[in-house]
Amino acid sequence: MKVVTGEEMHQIDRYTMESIGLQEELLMENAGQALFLALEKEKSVQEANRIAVFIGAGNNGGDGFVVGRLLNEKGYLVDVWTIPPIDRIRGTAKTHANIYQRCGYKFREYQEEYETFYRNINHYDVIVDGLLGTGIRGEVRKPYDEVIAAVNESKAKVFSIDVPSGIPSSTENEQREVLGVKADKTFTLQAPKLTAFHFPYASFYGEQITLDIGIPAAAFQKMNIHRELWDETRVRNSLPKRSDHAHKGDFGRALIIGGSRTMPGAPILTTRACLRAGAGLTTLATPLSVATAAASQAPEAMVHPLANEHEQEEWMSSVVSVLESNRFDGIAIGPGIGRDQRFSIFDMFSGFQGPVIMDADAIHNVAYEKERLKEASFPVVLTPHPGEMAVLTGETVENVEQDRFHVAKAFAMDFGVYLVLKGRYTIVTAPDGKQWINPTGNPSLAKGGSGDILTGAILAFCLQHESIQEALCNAVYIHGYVADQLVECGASPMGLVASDLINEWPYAFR
Ligand SMILES: NC(=O)C1=CN([C@@H]2O[C@H](COP(=O)(O)OP(=O)(O)OC[C@H]3O[C@@H](n4cnc5c(N)ncnc54)[C@H](O)[C@@H]3O)[C@@H](O)[C@H]2O)[C@H](O)CC1
Ligand SMILES: [K+]
Repeated sequence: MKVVTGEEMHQIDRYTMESIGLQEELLMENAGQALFLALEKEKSVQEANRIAVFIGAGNNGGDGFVVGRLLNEKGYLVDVWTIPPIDRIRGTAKTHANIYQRCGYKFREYQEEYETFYRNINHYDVIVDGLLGTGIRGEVRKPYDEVIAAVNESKAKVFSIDVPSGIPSSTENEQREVLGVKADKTFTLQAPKLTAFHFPYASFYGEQITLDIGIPAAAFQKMNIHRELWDETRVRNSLPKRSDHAHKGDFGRALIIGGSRTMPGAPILTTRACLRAGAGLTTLATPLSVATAAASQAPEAMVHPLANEHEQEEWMSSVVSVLESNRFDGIAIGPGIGRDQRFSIFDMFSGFQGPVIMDADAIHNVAYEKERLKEASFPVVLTPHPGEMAVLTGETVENVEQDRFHVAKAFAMDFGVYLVLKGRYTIVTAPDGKQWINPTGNPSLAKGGSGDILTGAILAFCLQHESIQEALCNAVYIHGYVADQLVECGASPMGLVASDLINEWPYAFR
């Protein structure tokens, strides 16, 4: 499913109308019909004594008129309020306002009955928010600001049409105070909007449901949008199946390099996750101080002791000798190495051709020689959290967070790497700039160790998938999905620890 900005959606609408010939009146009717069917399934709507539909000046309000008409037709008690005077409503929204009236239904004007509006707002069980959609520009103006504040204070269940009113639909906004409807649920029309996956905006959306309003796939193809949601269907269609006569050699030889005296657990978690995620043979190369613990905690793995991490030259040559005396199909480097030492990944791995996943402290190291990413002999996957992304780009964490999609895309394209920018909605970016958004995960993942597990899963998946992009998207998806399953089965996000994810992993996508 493509994820669009408001501007992209407007272009798609325009193409649908002008080049395909599906008219806006029809799209608005489709939108209203789909919204009505979705609303009717809601318990709060079924049980509501009184429903309100709030309507703004644009087409988002036009959708509201169609919903208002259909709710009236089915006998719901509905108050339809227009925030601007009715003569300010124009175009297609006006057409549907006329249809609404010709069907014999009444609406009230906010400015005429200001006091009644504020008296009534606490008596509504459900509010349908058709105030502002993707056409919003700049800060929310009067009187929408007051109306939005009142909606947020009311006790009603709030269902937003397309976007929570006030929330922009692109991330390229000047930093401003965010004023928007806090929806319980947002029914997005045809395609999810970008800000639904970008904080602080994402928290206004509530639960997100996408409704088909009949915009043809051809209109999306025309626009060449390279930003998609990676959903469960995509995972099911791209997860490799194991044949009955499979052999461990079919699933790759994985090497994990990490660990130090103060961080012995990180590479062990990565190793265990790599095993759970299906790598054929997994080897951990780690300083001697960690190797003994690793052998007992990940008995399925092979362990190669490295030199002490504080003796940098020896440490690097011990890594090189592990590589020279064994064959590996992919490498993950970084978990638990520590920041004290400086090493060159490109010197150590020169000539290697399998995928190399660089995580955690390896990212801090590669930041010093990032130009060399451009000439790497192997495909590179970087898995930064926003702090590590800031180290890579030399920006502040705030700048990264303000524009995650652009920052990730620019870096992946400039340096020719795969980038997994972690966060509540992790973004996978390919070297050609295409992006996939991951919907799974919850706050239990905001904990030490969860990144180490993701790295292990990514490495294992890279060895089993044809495409690195699919491997990354599936590993990220399942990592979050497993955490979601644990919470759904009663675990508290506070109480879960990273190794719980490893234990639950085999039960996901059996
Ligand atoms: N996706 C589709 O194919 C369809 C979407 N539909 C709906 O149409 C809206 C977008 O409609 P548009 O008319 O472009 O804009 P809005 O309704 O969001 O609002 C524009 C309206 O608001 C005024 N305005 C702009 N900025 C502000 C502000 N900061 N403060 C106050 N008022 C503002 C502006 O003057 C306009 O009057 C989309 O979201 C869908 O809901 C179609 O119905 C069907 C096809
Ligand atoms: K809205």
